[in-house]
Amino acid sequence: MMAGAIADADGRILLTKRPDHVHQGGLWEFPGGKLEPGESPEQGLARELEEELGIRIRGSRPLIRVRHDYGDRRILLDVHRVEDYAGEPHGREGQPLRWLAPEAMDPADFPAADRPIIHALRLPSLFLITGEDPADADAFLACLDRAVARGIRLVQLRAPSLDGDSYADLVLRAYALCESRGALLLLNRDPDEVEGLPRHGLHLSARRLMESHARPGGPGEWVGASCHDAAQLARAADLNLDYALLSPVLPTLTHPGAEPLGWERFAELVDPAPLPVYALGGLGPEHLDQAIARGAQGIAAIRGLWSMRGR
Ligand SMILES: Nc1nc2c([nH]c(=O)n2[C@H]2C[C@H](O)[C@@H](COP(=O)(O)OP(=O)(O)OP(=O)(O)O)O2)c(=O)[nH]1
Repeated sequence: MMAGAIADADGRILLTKRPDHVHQGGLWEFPGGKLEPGESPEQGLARELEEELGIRIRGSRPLIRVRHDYGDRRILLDVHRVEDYAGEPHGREGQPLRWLAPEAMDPADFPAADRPIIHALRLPSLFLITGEDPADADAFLACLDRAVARGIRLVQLRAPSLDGDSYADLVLRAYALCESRGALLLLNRDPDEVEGLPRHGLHLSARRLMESHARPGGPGEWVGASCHDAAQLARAADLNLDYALLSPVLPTLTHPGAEPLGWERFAELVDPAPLPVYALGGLGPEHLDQAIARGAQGIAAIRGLWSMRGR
């Protein structure tokens, strides 16, 4: 089943309403339909969007593939993001349309399978994990400021050597910086260690993930986890986390002993995972297209995004 997340220039996404009498009827959805025999995903999506909305798409890129079991039927939705198309979308089958920013989407208005799609739309494609230990907080924050000014919107604060007040001070300053620039700051420590500290969410280590039996964090917080294999990805999905990192894809300097997954294995592991997955390990922005083609939400990096100098 193909579906299109059709975006306008402001990043709002086109939604259509399912008729009341069909499966998941009365809910909003991402328009699309079934592939016909012999069609490529791109061809099938183009045909469906022409038939349903009267638009001709000129390009699309994979966003996320979601498998879902409704009990009475199982579906596989292959969702592509569409930004380049000709024509003004209109409901050729009489279906109501609306444009909505991903942040304004309420998952309760959509079929249950769509929850990870909404997360994939809200999350950016680049995920910065901060580098260099922040002993020199000013230099560290200047580097973070440059990254956010370059357009980074998702940041995991890594500061293993700090504790007590120096960690809390760094969090306060990094949060104020991210907040002022519209970026999300995630803290990668145990929830009880960061109680009371400002943040947009939590990032769990693989160990903490496997020890958790419920999703940590408060309402409205982003929660993701580091994963290295299928069991950890499955746990991240069971806990209803918002995203996962999967690593190491390529050899890395930070984990020289770890056996890299390679892109083929990465794609195999991501395929059944019902949540957005970032590729991590030896990657930089130059790997973004390759990661997306292998089913990733995008790439996460320390070195590849932190130490970029200039501008
Ligand atoms: N197009 C689309 N389908 C979705 C979304 N979320 C979701 O669960 N679905 C499910 C609902 C349906 O079971 C299936 C798509 O159904 P469809 O309308 O294209 O096909 P259909 O129900 O007419 O299928 P059928 O009666 O011909 O068997 O995928 C979504 O966001 N977009």
